[in-house]
Amino acid sequence: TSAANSQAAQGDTASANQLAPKDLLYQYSTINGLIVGVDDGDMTLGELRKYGSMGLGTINALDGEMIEMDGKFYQIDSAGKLHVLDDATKTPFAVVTNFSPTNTTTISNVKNFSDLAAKLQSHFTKKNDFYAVKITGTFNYVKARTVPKQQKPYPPLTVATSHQSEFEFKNVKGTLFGFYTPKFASGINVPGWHLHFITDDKTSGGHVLDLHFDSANAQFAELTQFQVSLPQNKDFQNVNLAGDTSKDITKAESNHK
Ligand SMILES: C[C@H](O)[C@](C)(O)C(=O)O
Ligand SMILES: [Zn+2]
Repeated sequence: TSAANSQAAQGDTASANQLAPKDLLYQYSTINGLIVGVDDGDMTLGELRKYGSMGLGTINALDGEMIEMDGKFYQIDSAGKLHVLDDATKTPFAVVTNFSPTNTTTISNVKNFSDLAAKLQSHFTKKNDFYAVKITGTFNYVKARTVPKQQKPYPPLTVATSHQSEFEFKNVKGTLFGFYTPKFASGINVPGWHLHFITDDKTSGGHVLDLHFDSANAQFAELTQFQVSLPQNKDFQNVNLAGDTSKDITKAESNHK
């Protein structure tokens, strides 16, 4: 009947425009997968966009850093060069959200990464939610890494990152975007803060290792829904992901010098 058809049409329209909930953290695979060297995934960036407009991660073969800004995906390669990624590109690990910030503040006099983490945390009312943050401004100093493309058999992430390129940006205009993961989810995702960086002129960026800045604008979104899409390929399904990887995650994800 025409009523049923129009109902179905409305349904289709709704599903076509259906955006993932704005309080959802969606990730493909787990950080433990990368830690043990599961560096190929089946999720395309075109598919990933359905779950979020902002995010971070890497692309297959751990070929550099990935950041998503307003639905566009970028790679920063091991030479520190930024490229636009096409929708057919696949990722072995990515974390995205339909970023709709609920509060905005100014963060000032940040001395280093852990100082930033403490200052961001002071705005959280809840200890066991996930958060997304977007920090924009001119940063006195940002130190960022980019991982080099790996060859099979893929090594553990700690080995791959031991060959990472590191870049130091001074008085740079850009955006930091990333997530806070509560410790109880360590191993599924990176516990604490995980931030990627992109310069405003879209020429470079990377995974943030350290930084300091006088003042920047921070927008937060509290994420109360958490969805993990588990790769169905044999690489992921055949490895042992049960080990305690907390030391390896710290080694692979944070600044050393
Ligand atoms: C390699 C890249 O920086 C990634 C996946 O975001 C991470 O391991 O931190
Ligand atoms: Zn990263």
